[in-house]
Amino acid sequence: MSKPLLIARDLEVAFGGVKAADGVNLTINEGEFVAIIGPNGSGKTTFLNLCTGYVRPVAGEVILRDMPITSLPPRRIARQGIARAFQIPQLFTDQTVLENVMLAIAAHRGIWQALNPLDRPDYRAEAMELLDLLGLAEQAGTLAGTLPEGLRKLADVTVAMALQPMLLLLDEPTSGVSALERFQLMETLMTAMRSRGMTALFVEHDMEIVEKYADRVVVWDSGQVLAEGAADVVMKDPRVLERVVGME
Ligand SMILES: Nc1ncnc2c1ncn2[C@@H]1O[C@H](COP(=O)(O)OP(=O)(O)OP(=O)(O)O)[C@@H](O)[C@H]1O
Repeated sequence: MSKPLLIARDLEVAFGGVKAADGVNLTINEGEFVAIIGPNGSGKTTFLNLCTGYVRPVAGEVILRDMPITSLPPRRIARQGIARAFQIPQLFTDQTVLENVMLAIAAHRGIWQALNPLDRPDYRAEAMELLDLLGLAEQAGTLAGTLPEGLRKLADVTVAMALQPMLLLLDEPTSGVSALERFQLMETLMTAMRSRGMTALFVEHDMEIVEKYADRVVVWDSGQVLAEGAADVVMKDPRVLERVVGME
């Protein structure tokens, strides 16, 4: 059995009278691809925000590989090994895809050398290797702002992967992408993440995608984990069927 990578314990947070996390307990194991599903407003994004330091819980804790990260600022949490794509636009739209990845590599290294990071052949080689992995080598010279949605998402993931995270959080990886491209996008993402030994947690509304790609599904409802387990088991749970009706 693989080791726990992220442990959330008894997390609580409220906005006004709404409990967006109401005693959340969840463990993500190393190497897992875990999907979070649930109705709109059930607290899925809040959980990602709690894991990345953008929201502070009033109770409970988040532990990343034995290290409590609950009170750390987002930047420190990112350095500890959690990266996130999509919810927060990460791409500099007026720079090329390659430049975006090279800048992420430089940011991760945290050392501002005399040489401009965009002139560094080692960063360039590392960035091109990642772009190759995500099938974006041909777009290396394209301005990030001009990419179509599916490729923009892949570029966003490439930037997140340049930070060499242990855990990658993806907020609706296939939203805004055509039905035809969704599976292709997921195949590319999964292959790339696996080859780098990453663990991933993704919020997703498309149940076909969830069933095909998630090792485990966690169902959120009213700020709580309603059910978790293998997709085919969870999707037969009457409470889940009731709550999932009406989801996209
Ligand atoms: N920063 C905030 N300020 C006020 N209320 C918030 C804030 N963030 C979330 N909420 C509220 O907390 C609840 C949970 O929101 P959250 O965005 O986490 O749900 P979600 O499951 O991600 O929804 P969706 O599927 O629509 O993205 C909602 O009632 C939302 O309005």
